[in-house]
Amino acid sequence: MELFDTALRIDAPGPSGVPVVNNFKLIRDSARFLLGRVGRFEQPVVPVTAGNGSIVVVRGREAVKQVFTDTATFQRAEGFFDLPPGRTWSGMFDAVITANGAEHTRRRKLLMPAVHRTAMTHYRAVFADTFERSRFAGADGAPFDLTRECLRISKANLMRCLLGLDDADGLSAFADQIVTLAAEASDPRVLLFKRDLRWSPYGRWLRRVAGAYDQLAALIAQRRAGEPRPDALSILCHAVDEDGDQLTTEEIAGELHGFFAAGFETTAMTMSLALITLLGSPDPDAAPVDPSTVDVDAVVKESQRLLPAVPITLPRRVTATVEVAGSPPVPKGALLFLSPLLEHRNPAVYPQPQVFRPQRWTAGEPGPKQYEFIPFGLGPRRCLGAEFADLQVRTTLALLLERGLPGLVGPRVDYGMVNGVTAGPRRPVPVRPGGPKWTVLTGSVTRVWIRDR
Ligand code: HEM
Repeated sequence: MELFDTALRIDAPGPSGVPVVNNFKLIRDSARFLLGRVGRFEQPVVPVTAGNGSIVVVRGREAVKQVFTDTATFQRAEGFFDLPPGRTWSGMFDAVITANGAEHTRRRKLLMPAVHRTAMTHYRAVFADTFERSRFAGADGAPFDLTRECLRISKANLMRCLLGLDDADGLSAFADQIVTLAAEASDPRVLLFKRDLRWSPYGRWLRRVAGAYDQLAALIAQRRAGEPRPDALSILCHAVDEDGDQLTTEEIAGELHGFFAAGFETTAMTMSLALITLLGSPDPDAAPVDPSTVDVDAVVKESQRLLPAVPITLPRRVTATVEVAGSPPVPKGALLFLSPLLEHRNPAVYPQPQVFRPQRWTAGEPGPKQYEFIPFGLGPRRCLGAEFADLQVRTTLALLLERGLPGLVGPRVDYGMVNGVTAGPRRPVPVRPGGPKWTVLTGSVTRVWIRDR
């Protein structure tokens, strides 16, 4: 199945250019393309190239609501990560995140216990302990990269909460292997010559997929044989729904792989961007944040609004020609995206949208309506790890405020895509415990963010 079909038409204005070139620009550098090219068009459906129906971006509350709720017409796009059939590891890319229809509903139901409120008590204790082991808690005074530390924290929390393995066990390489499989799949050397040979990049990638599966399958066997434990893996191994349905070993391995791919960098970047918004501002006249008055929830929401870690959701395939919130017909087969980045900058919902103002989220302000704040998507496909990520970011930030915030050493912050779907700082952001309390930032972040004066 081809990714997009440039023969499709839609009678709607959009950016000028060659469809295939614009499409690749959107996929490779979504944040920049959305803000620079798509953002000026305000109708409900904006083709990525005027008149061309191969890729469209949906805008505005009504359109966003229609797409998020009508999962029959707007389905998760298929065919990105096809593995050869008939192997134990063939389902490593099959998960709730890629499934549609009844299979999607079934998987969500069986996965729910792993992210249920009752599981969060254990996760919260792990998040606090991981913070204690981080460089944010140990004050040796040496500078370190804020984003890299957030990545380490997020990885350790996934290993500990999802797999029940301790980062200190030296299993970090295993986590790296799991999280890089999806990124490697879109490497042109892997994509363009799909022959399973001993020396080919595709063949080598398949062996890494198989190796990761074998390790996960061994862990699953251990958890099935053991007493129930509080980690997500154990919860899934012992979960049975009211009809006696259970996830198989192959399915659990695919889901865990999906959780790592969906939850690792997204959470780390959200944490990192929330911290950066506390520590500095591109606006030299802004007032520094007073740590004693910080409302963690409001700061996290405001940084997710302004600098979302997922600027564009995963693509949907349009399964029948359809009008979206009164748009001209969107052709069957189109690839469709929603954009938290653009929705979060709608001036009718967020006055002065470029201004970082946590007070928007506190009592007395009207705030957004449903479908106007969508960092995790909404509806039947809302992020399954949203509560896990929210709790992790808030626990870590609250502890950091208690201990004392570090200071930014280098002022440059570039917000942009760090992989196919996640945005964050694109270069190291050095910080130091007890460093400067306030920094005026430079870099591309100055184009997307102003602090309230
Ligand atoms: C702050 C961190 C995170 C952000 C910003 C985020 C954002 C998102 C977004 C935008 C979607 C797509 C919604 C759509 O296309 O309709 C999504 C889906 C998903 N996320 Fe997250 N996510 C985060 C963390 C996590 C974590 C920690 C996990 C797992 C432990 C996770 C698991 C998933 C899954 C399984 C889906 C697919 C849900 C479905 O299709 O039914 N995410 N996430």
